[in-house]
Amino acid sequence: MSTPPSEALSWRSIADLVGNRPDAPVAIVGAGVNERSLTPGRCDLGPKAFRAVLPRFSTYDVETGSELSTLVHDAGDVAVKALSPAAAFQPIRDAVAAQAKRGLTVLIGGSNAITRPGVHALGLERVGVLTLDAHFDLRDTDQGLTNGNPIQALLDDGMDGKRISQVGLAPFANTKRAHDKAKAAGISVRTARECRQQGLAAVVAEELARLSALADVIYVDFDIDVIDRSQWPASPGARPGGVSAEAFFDATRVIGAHPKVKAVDLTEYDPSLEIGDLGSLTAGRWFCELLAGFESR
Ligand SMILES: N=CN[C@@H](CCC(=O)O)C(=O)O
Repeated sequence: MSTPPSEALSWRSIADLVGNRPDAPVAIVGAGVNERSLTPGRCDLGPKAFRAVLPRFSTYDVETGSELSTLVHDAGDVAVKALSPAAAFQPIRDAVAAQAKRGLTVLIGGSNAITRPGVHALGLERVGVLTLDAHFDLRDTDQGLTNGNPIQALLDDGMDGKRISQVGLAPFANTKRAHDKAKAAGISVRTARECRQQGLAAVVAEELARLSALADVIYVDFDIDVIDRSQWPASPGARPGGVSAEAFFDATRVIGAHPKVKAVDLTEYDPSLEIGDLGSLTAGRWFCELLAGFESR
């Protein structure tokens, strides 16, 4: 019987699951779109910071007694440096579509502008979209694509608003015009207060059930500025009064477990706003929760 390796100075980490693994059921794709963000920043650094933190997570969940073993193919980064959201659309859509055989594709941004191409990769006619986001992202598109209008752009593309659920919307961080647009389009709107009172995981489960009845597959946009700014300083749009990191992790596990969730993204992570590794450790834990949910399918 072979002796297991010593854990004195290292451990089996989430990074050990990730690599060039063509047959893995899960893939990650980096897409550091950064141009034309309403608040200029460095979301382009997100994919690199995300990968760098993975060795700090063991594969063991002490709360459930489960050991993660799902292998993850790292498909690398899409070359979007200095590209506008409009120019980055096709390469990102194609990179996500190229992973169609996987059970789950994880797009690591990058600004929220990556959500539109990610959704298109699953097929606009058959997809449902769930956003965890403090913002509607329904800003007008007359000045071109930005990180503030991917949902408006999807409506412009012809997506049926009834197949969109938006969870975690923050007061005084959106306009009446955007709210009216959401209502007119038939989008299901759930505020941050509802999420705190009912539990984010419960709200997300309700919305997944709703979308599931309307769509063949589901795309989830984790705009991480939905988390309260005291726990998540690493997005320009994060505000006090958001959801807790703990609730975000619980909801992520529910999403990872849903059989119709085929692709997700992590957006608005700007490592240049990092305080004490809080951002990278939150993003890394998010990925652990996603894998834990996926393994329970
Ligand atoms: N997805 C983010 N939307 C925010 C913009 C955040 C920023 O760059 O300041 C919004 O529309 O307000």
